[in-house]
Amino acid sequence: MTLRIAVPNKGSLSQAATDILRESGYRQRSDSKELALVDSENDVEFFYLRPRDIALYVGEGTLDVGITGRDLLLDSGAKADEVMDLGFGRSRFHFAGPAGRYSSLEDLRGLRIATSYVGVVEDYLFRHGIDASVTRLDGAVETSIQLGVADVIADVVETGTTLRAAGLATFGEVILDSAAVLITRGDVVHDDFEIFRRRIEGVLVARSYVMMDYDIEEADLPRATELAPGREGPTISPLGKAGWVAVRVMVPRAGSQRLMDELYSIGARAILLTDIHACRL
Ligand SMILES: Nc1ncnc2c1ncn2[C@@H]1O[C@H](COP(=O)(O)OP(=O)(O)OP(=O)(O)O)[C@@H](O)[C@H]1O
Ligand SMILES: O=P(O)(O)OC[C@H]1O[C@H](OP(=O)(O)OP(=O)(O)O)[C@H](O)[C@@H]1O
Ligand SMILES: [Mg+2]
Repeated sequence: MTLRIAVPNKGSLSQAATDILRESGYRQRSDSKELALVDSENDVEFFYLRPRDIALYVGEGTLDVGITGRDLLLDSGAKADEVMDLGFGRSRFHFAGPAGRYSSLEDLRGLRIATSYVGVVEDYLFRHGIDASVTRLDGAVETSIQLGVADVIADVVETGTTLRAAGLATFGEVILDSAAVLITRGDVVHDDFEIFRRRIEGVLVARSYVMMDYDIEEADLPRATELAPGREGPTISPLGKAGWVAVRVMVPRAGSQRLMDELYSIGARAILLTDIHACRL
């Protein structure tokens, strides 16, 4: 059986999801009107669906794997499980109200809350023993306060620009930290899922690591290895200069410039950084 994968067809997650699949070596649609695509070389079929519906398809077992938002997965209540954080589509889910009016969770008692994520909000209120009424809106929830439909909202906040423009501010703790995630149905996993998972993981690691090469005097190698230990250990090769070695090591992309400074200061020279496009660890 072909591995069947659900991909967001529109919205914030769509482009980044298609990008990571393409980088992982899968065929992707070239026209946003295409609703499904068979990649016969990899024995995979992609279905382009609303991100909100994806957890349902996977939870029902109709599709084997999905890319959706953690918040949408939780909101759906579907029987699907998060198996990998994909590192994009990061957002926080918050209560918000007119700036300065509300300050704590306790203030929510008896209020009218508008949201597109009724499942997440009702679950949160229940767990905190708060009685409030929740109204479902499809989008542009920020405007519901001004229009008198709600007292507060609960919504996705990324940069905070939309809230500020509506004169609103968050209050209380973050309800949840969301990101795009890979989901499957925990109890029934397709035989080919592991191959797919490793490909995606390879791209994520390649994005967050870089390859560093440098030359160093053998005597200084222990200090350098302490600074950059690598995943398994650095590759050390002889160099055409007596007492020196060439070193190759994978390092986290974040902080790699500072690491170059540190290696230079202990005597490393010809330090090079290169991108990794994909890997299997
Ligand atoms: N700035 C953002 N606005 C909305 N959702 C975001 C944002 N950044 C990340 N996300 C995530 O995207 C998912 C929502 O995607 P969805 O396509 O349903 O809505 P959307 O991006 O708001 O698109 P649209 O409103 O155009 O349909 C959620 O998982 C959400 O956390
Ligand atoms: O913190 P920000 O960077 O401003 O992003 C968050 C806003 O973006 C989304 O709205 P979207 O543009 O998807 O419109 P919608 O409300 O109609 O879904 C979300 O619902 C917030 O309103
Ligand atoms: Mg939206």
